[in-house]
Amino acid sequence: MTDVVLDGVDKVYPGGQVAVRDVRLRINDGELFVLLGPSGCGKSTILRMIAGLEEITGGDLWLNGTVANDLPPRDRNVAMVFQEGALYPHRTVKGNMMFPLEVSGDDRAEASAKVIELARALGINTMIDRLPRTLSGGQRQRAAIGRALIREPSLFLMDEPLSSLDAGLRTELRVEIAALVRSSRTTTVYVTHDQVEAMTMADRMAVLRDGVLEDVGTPEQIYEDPATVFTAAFLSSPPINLLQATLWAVEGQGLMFDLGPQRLTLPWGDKRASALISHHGLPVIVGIRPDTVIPIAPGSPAPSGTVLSGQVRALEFHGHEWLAYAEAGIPTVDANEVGRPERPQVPAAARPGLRDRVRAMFGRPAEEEPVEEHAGHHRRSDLVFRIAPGGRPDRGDRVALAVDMDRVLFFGADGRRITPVHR
Ligand SMILES: Nc1ncnc2c1ncn2[C@@H]1O[C@H](COP(=O)(O)OP(=O)(O)OP(=O)(O)O)[C@@H](O)[C@H]1O
Repeated sequence: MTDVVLDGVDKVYPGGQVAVRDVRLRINDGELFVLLGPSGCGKSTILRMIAGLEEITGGDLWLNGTVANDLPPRDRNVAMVFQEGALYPHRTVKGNMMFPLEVSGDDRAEASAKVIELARALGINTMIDRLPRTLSGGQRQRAAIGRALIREPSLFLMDEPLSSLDAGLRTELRVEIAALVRSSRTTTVYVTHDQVEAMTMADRMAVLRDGVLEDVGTPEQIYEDPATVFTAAFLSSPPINLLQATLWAVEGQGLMFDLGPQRLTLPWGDKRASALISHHGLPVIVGIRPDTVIPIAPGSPAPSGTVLSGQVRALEFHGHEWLAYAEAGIPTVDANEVGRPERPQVPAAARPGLRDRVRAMFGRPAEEEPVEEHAGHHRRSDLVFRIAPGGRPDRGDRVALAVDMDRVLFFGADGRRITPVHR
């Protein structure tokens, strides 16, 4: 059992590639902690630094209250499982799982009993005499997990262990892995780019982008109360609507979000008003998840300032629900671009500078300028919403959409939440 603290950890690779910047994290004893982020955000680098496989170029790593930057990997009592859990091909499943115990000179009979017990927990007890090549991908991964866990490490590190498996197996195995590591009370750091895996498995999780921590919290905290636009968008499926607005405090009315051709209003009595007022006259981003907008029957009453309208452009069937895309004439924001330092590898001529992009992003489009071509990078301008059962509109229909203002998220132009984030 162990706790892990990253105190301002940086990683700059020898070629100058900055992979991790000033990461501050505490992973508690016995916790199943997930590092989530898109490809290249530095997840594996962090995991490898914790394992001692990668040098830490700045800051400190603490393991169980001791600085461990220079502790050799063998002295960290860490076990690691990779995407393709490498097994010894000429050893059976049992032979593979026995190996770490043989190396440490454990009693053979006791080791064998332990292997059989763990194999049972992993659902591979009927195949322990088989060679890895005769197993399916999922079975091989179970065996690799068994081999890693058999010597009861203090810290269990998993780098996308399910990513090579098909969707059904991934679902099955993630439930089992979560149950297994929880019952063993082994502190586990689990890397994935899959938001569903992260949300369903984690006790707590961190979202990373470009080597920087965007958010840390329980899955529920991060979903309901995201710290940044990037986090809100990364965890939203179907995608969150991110609308560009200018915020105006209007006497007698409240806080008015000017969305170009449309408006939303929050009354002064709303508990978020005192934080939002600091952005009077400034560009803001209004985040509306598809399940917080509900189509309303034409002519039905709705409180003013809480309704958007649009014309349905496309309908999508997702099995358990229908989604609709409506053209609403509202400029939208690409979460990947907001709050991101300029990426040097992209030729300057190919994209506008950060200031130009921010200005373009929040400048009101000229009347004749089509919104989707605005600012030089892709910008969808459709409002995405869920369709309530029974009331499906047709393509081309005009729809009025009631917005549940209590669940709308407000971000500044830098992508950070304006209202306080609770952790
Ligand atoms: N050995 C290396 N030398 C130089 N740069 C590296 C090295 N390993 C990784 N990087 C770079 O560091 C950054 C972070 O890589 P890392 O593998 O940690 O990301 P990741 O989030 O785990 O991505 P993925 O999900 O694709 O594995 C990337 O830009 C990557 O190209």
